[in-house]
Amino acid sequence: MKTNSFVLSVEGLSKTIGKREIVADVSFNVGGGEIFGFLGPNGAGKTTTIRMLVGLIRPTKGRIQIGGYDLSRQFLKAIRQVGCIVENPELYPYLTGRENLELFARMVDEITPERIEEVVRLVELDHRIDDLVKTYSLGMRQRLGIAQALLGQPQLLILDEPTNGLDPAGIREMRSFVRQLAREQGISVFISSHILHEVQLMCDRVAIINEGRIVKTGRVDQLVANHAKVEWLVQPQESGAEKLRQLPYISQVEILDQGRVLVHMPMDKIAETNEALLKQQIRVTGIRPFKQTLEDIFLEMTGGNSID
Ligand SMILES: Nc1ncnc2c1ncn2[C@@H]1O[C@H](COP(=O)(O)OP(=O)(O)OP(=O)(O)O)[C@@H](O)[C@H]1O
Repeated sequence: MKTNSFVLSVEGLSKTIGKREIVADVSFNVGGGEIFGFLGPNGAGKTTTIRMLVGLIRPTKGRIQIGGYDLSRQFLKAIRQVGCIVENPELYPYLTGRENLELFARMVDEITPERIEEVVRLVELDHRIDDLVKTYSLGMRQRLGIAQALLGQPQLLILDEPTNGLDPAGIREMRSFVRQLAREQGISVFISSHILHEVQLMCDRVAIINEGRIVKTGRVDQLVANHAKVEWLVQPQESGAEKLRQLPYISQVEILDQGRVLVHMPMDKIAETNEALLKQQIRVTGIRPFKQTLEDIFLEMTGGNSID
């Protein structure tokens, strides 16, 4: 029986190996047609989570639902909703793109020749599909891998580091292709990546995982708007900084030279903050907001843990 409307729903997911909790109480939902980024530094638990999502390893605790089916109780129904590429796609270089797809289609039920044609068009490989895969660029191989993953008409596509090894043009191409899949086909995409600039451009929402735990989930645009840096020019500086420190939505107050105080705050609280300072007879002579990138926010959330 289907129980919820999210394409992917993860609740309290944990994995303990030996004595170590590698993934701890991870929860998030992915809606229809949504591109969801899963970000974390090295060793944060991304691959372990993805391996649980595709049924390669069993969770110690928690629940995974795909297309409304419980992965542990209705495994086949749930897993049929997923197409995935973990690491690099498995392809035969001495066969053509079409032969690779035909071979794979034989292993999956109910794949018609028309469906093969359809996915080839979707990944825009029509003109090269009868060439040997060994002559393909890495980007084309990735797209053929995605075509393979799409054969069974999944609702959810899971891509582990899909831009790994691609050059900047290949990365851009992959981004627009993934967006098109989500927009035109309504497919949900769960994507792990360490190229934060790309994730910021590609994903609707992200979860940031650090040391096995989710430290932040949210819409990319809101995360960026909520984590701005704003420089306030205030007089007197000390009492201005003190008042700023008291405001509940402000974090990391840093006193700079010449009356400048740098704080982390949501962009839409600037007017409210200004009023609060004026009420305390603190003169505000300048406000300079700086937008942070997803990468800045990521580094803040993960304590500067490296992502490469
Ligand atoms: N089978 C295992 N036995 C013991 N430790 C493991 C096992 N699998 C993973 N780990 C450890 O769990 C942690 C998380 O690993 P995981 O591969 O999920 O991280 P990741 O976020 O995918 O990192 P990366 O980006 O480097 O691939 C790492 O410290 C890893 O060494």
